[in-house]
Amino acid sequence: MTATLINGNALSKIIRADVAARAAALAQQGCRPGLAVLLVGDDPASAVYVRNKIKACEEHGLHSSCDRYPADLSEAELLARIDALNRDPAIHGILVQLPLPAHINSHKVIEAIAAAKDVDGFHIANAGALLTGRPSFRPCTPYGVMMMLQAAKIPLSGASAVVIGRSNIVGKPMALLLLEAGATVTICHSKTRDLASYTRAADIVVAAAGQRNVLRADMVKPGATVIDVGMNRDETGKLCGDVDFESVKEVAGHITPVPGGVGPMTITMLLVNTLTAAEQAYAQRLPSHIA
Ligand SMILES: Nc1nc2c(c(=O)[nH]1)N[C@@H](CN(C=O)c1ccc(C(=O)N[C@@H](CCC(=O)O)C(=O)O)cc1)CN2
Ligand SMILES: [Mg+2]
Repeated sequence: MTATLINGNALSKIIRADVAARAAALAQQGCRPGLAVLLVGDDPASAVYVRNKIKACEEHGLHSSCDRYPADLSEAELLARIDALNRDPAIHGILVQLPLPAHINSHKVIEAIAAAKDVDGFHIANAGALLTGRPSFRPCTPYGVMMMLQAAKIPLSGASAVVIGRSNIVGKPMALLLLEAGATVTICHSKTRDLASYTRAADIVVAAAGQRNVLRADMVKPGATVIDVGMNRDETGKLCGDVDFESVKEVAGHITPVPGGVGPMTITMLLVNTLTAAEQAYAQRLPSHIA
């Protein structure tokens, strides 16, 4: 292996220690940060992620609540619950686990969350703030990737970056964050012709396509930084990313593993966003500062 591993578990530990200290300081002033998580349906992977989010809150001094609903919950019932949480002073962050069942309009649900409590950073107000370079809650996965690049001291200003994937929760915000940091950014996706011609020229490749082996060794510039956001299963059921790790690690300069790379950072940045929401509410003495 020639590439240096960027370890999301190790970096998470450092950031989470800071979260715990900030949460304790805020709690001492009478404001315990609170996160509400809403899970609809019985997708096993979503259940694991939600459980890990609640556990992370418990371990770092954040209050949390979790509502689990059957897959046939109506959109109106979900919206009513969000409305109640928007007005709940003990709750600073609200998160609806995605994906939602097909009969629920996820855009409508996300827009129903108060932007000040949208710790996923998916609300159109937060997405628009990111687009226009104003402070906002940054979506947790791309925010986590930025922290990993910073921790590994990867130069971003003037770098050529390729993001593979154009989803609202990873690809698009990832591209905007890299652009904000001064990179020259190309977004590639399932309709891109000759993907390798883009990735071979890139200093940084972020793979978020949801497809195994989308990036192979012959598609990577020697020494490039490769970030794997993918979460797939191989033919034996083992968790793997979008990157052919075994071959790419021999060419790249830095690489993230799956598991133990970007995944844990997603939950870490959720804690950071929730704490920030609580600190902002407390600073503005909104009714929601009362724990
Ligand atoms: N409301 C949201 N829904 C979804 C988000 C999100 O940020 N907000 N992101 C993904 C899923 N996700 C968090 O919700 C998530 C995915 C993966 C991990 C993680 O820690 N992965 C581990 C492996 C876990 C395993 O063994 O299965 C790793 O990579 O090491 C955390 C969070 C979609 N939905
Ligand atoms: Mg895509």
